[in-house]
Amino acid sequence: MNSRSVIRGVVAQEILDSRGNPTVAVTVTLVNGIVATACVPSGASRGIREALELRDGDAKRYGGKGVLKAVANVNKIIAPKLRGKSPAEQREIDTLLCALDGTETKAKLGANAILGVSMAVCRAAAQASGIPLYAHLRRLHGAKARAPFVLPVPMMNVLNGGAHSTNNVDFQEFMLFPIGAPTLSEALRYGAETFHTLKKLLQKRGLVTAVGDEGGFAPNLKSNDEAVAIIVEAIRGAGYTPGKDIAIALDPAASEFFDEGSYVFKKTDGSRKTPADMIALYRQWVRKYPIVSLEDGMGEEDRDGWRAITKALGKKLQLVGDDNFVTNPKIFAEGIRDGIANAILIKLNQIGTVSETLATIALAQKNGYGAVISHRSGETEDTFIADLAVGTCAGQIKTGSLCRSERVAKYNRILAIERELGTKARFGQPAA
Ligand SMILES: O=C(O)[C@@H](CO)OP(=O)(O)O
Ligand SMILES: [Mg+2]
Repeated sequence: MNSRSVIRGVVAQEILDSRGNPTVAVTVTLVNGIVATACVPSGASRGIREALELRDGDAKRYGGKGVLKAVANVNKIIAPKLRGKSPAEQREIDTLLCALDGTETKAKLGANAILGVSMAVCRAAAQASGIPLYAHLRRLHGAKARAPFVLPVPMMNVLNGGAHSTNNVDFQEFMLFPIGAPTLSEALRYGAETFHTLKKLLQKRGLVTAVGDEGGFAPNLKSNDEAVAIIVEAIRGAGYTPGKDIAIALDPAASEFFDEGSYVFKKTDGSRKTPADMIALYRQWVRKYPIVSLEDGMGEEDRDGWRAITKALGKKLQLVGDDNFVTNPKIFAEGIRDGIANAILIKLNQIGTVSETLATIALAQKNGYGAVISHRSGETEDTFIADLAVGTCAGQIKTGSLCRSERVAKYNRILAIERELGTKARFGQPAA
């Protein structure tokens, strides 16, 4: 990279996310004319220890204009400090961003301000090097240049509940996980066909086929159990074998219904369950249904519950920690020491920089934990996570359903990478 590849300008602006809420987009311009933009997503079922984004709900602090504050922080505080720096120095830039903020949680400048800059810098560096973003991310991740890239197995969220919809289902995400598909494009075809079959099944039963935040159907059902049963039926109806071609991955997002030591099914029947009841329920479901991956089966504050579920089901199931690990290398390291879960969900905006995200993925890979690269429920057209999944060889990605463009954009990006890499990539398989 030469001196003409240094940063000339950094500009943020407010844009809309897929829920129609304001969010941050950042554009980095290099002296050589390269322009790179990144958009920041936002979650609804957030972990309490996530890095703090400045949102418009922060009425007290910013008169309800948190995103504009984040935008101003980029334009006035961050931009002058980055001028003249090489975007290739991702770690140095991310360290500077954290230092400029100065808080543990990125609360001062806002994790959304910082992440937008970090991602746009990364994209500009890839362009300046003349290589695809996934290849640049692989370099940053320190992976061997000659090892094949891994295209991730998609987790496709076809039925939404919890905080992502107004239906009566407590569990947040019911996902198709096509573990038997031979290629990425076939995996997406398996998912799309099952998604359409599911729609017909719901219609036949007189159930609503409107969708939730991540594009999965959001019907009112009799129980959480019924959601899994109908998906299994759809898999069969589409001509696939449940468990062999397509398995099921769940994200109950249990922190959302954890209340003073119990799990309360507020949306279905109001019943209260102890942590032991929850584990018994999952055990029963695993016997009955082809479930192979369970994310946030226990609440983030239920440390004992997490220990117990890992002991009870950790050998049979991929247990993914999301709210409890919040993509934070320090917090995750404690979890590893504690023997909690066997996989981690990776969300860039939970931690707020590309470098820290890569460090967390490296930690997972070093310790034999699975890593699932993930979208947020409030998304944009940005496809950074597709390249992140391929560049780090994470092997798994969850990015919603198949009928909302902000989700499909990520799948389409991986399809483009699949075509581009040909035999230089293999199709991943989950660790569990
Ligand atoms: O819980 C999750 O895993 C995510 C993404 O599916 O939801 P949110 O972005 O609302 O936290
Ligand atoms: Mg989750």
